[in-house]
Amino acid sequence: MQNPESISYLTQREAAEIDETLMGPLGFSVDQLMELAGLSVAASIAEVYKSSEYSRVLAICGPGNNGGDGLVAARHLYHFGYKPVICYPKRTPKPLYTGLVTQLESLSVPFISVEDLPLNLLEEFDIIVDAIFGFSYHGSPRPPFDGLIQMLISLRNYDQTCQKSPVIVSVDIPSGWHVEEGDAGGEGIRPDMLVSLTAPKLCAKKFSGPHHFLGGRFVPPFIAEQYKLHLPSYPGTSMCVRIGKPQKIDVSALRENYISPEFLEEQVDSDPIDQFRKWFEEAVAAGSKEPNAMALSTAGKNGKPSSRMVLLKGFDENGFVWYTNYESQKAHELSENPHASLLFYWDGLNRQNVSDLRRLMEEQMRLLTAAATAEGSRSGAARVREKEVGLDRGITRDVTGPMEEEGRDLGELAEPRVFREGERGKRRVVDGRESLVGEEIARARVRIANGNHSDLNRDGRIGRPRDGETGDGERSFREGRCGDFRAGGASEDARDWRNGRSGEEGRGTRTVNGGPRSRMDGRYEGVRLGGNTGRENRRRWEENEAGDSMGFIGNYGEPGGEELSPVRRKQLDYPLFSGIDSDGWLFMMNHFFPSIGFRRRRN
Ligand SMILES: NC(=O)C1=CN([C@@H]2O[C@H](COP(=O)(O)OP(=O)(O)OC[C@H]3O[C@@H](n4cnc5c(N)ncnc54)[C@H](OP(=O)(O)O)[C@@H]3O)[C@@H](O)[C@H]2O)[C@@H](O)CC1
Ligand SMILES: [K+]
Repeated sequence: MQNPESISYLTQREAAEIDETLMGPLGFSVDQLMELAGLSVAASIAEVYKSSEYSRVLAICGPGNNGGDGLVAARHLYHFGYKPVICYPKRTPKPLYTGLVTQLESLSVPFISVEDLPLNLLEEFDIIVDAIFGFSYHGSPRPPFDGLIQMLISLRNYDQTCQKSPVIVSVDIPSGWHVEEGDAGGEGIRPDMLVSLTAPKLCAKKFSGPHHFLGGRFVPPFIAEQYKLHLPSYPGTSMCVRIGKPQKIDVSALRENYISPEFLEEQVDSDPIDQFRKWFEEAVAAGSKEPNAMALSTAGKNGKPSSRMVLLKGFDENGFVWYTNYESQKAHELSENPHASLLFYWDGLNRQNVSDLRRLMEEQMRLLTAAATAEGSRSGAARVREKEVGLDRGITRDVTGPMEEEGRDLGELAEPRVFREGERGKRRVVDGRESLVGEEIARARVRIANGNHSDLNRDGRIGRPRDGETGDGERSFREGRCGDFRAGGASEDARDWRNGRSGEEGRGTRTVNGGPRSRMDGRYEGVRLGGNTGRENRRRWEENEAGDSMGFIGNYGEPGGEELSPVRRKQLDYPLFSGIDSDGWLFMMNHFFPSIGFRRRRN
């Protein structure tokens, strides 16, 4: 996004000169530039008008290079998944153009004469690419282009009658507009998108449609310097860049039209796990990003739901497996209320899958803790969990001690299952679009996953922060419940954890000696406190003796407490937690996304 005021606009003469310089002394060929120009037109279109909704494209191509750009753009659009049709009434008999035509014909892209254009363009096309005239246009349009331009002009009348009309995308210049003066009489076409090529021409200043892009990413510094061009920089490897402000987004209007194959109740596998397996495999095959990412919803005894994105680590007929740690919010809530829900969202497939779960209680939790601390754990995952669980030896000894006495091999616990499905009957498989099965669950979940159902306004407030709060995570901190606090095994607080007194409302505040207060301030990504071992620990910590794994040290917290200085960031690349230490207080961020809640500063 760039301020249009600061961007250079070319006169007709400058545009022609640049063209000549590029193709003369700078060694470009017209084919090359046209290919890049057409590609950037197609890329701009694809950026704004998704092929799922705007697939039917009519490209109207004029007699010059602008028309050539249109032919190239149509070919790229075809490869992007659109269905182009070409109207190219005045063909240029040069090899470049005949080649472009042959390429399109080989893709079975239809060519249509002016006479055969459908009378009702509104119903036939979603996008019209105006590639009739570019910067060499002059005078007034001659047939048959006069009629074609009139046809485009008439489309805007339909706009006024609120009928859906195709969007018009103009290549370089809105055809019929004066290259410098623009639509002087105010009666020309009114494109929805303009893709300026190389640099915008003066007429583009008069463009008032919602989408102005720049394409033609080939301007060498020599040209930019000679013409004192101020052009927006292209992001990353993109072939196009937006000029000016993006359209104001009406969030409530954001909605995809789901077009999915029919999915009926009788098609659902009688075994929900088998159904899940099928869908999961399809999600993987479809290239879904992180198909094993799932929202895990739990609620503690206070009944307040909380959701986190977690990763599925396995599943079989016994249920679904994921990893958490002994003192996570999830673990606390599940210990208070065994009901949980999983939600997978597979975009692309228009599918989601929800499951109601009950966890297997204590035993699994204990195994996890034991496994994670077992000497000689065999898997890397277990080693990670060793950190997740922390080195709270006071707790783990309680578990591993008796197991060792029984002669059980702790190494066997390296791949513990944390929670398991308990009540198969409660799982439901639903289609993201229709939710024919398990309807009552689907309704609740679909709203959250798709965010576009009409009840959202009513129910979408679940989990949304109250006024003045920046996110779920932060609110939880305010309640002293979120975040994972670790106590040294010998500490008073560790005893509290063991005795089950932790996790109560407000408990966190006391436990971490003011840590949550820092987070309530919204100023820190994490807090690590010397805590229970007092001054000595703090001193060591400040001097980096006791590990330096934390990103920031917050306000020490207690009234009159001191502000500690930041320590080195060492382990922040760990996605799941910010720090860990062998003998002090630890705070870990719960997961990667929830951290949004408290990364943001609050004013
Ligand atoms: N770096 C660059 O510069 C790049 C430029 N590129 C592209 O090239 C475009 C400029 O192409 P261009 O010069 O071929 O001219 P363009 O506007 O397509 O049309 C000329 C034709 O229209 C005709 N015509 C004119 N007026 C008319 C009228 N009133 N009524 C009827 N016909 C009329 C004229 O006929 P004539 O009047 O000469 O008889 C001639 O046949 C530029 O806008 C961009 O899209 C990119 O491909 C690559 C990078
Ligand atoms: K044009």
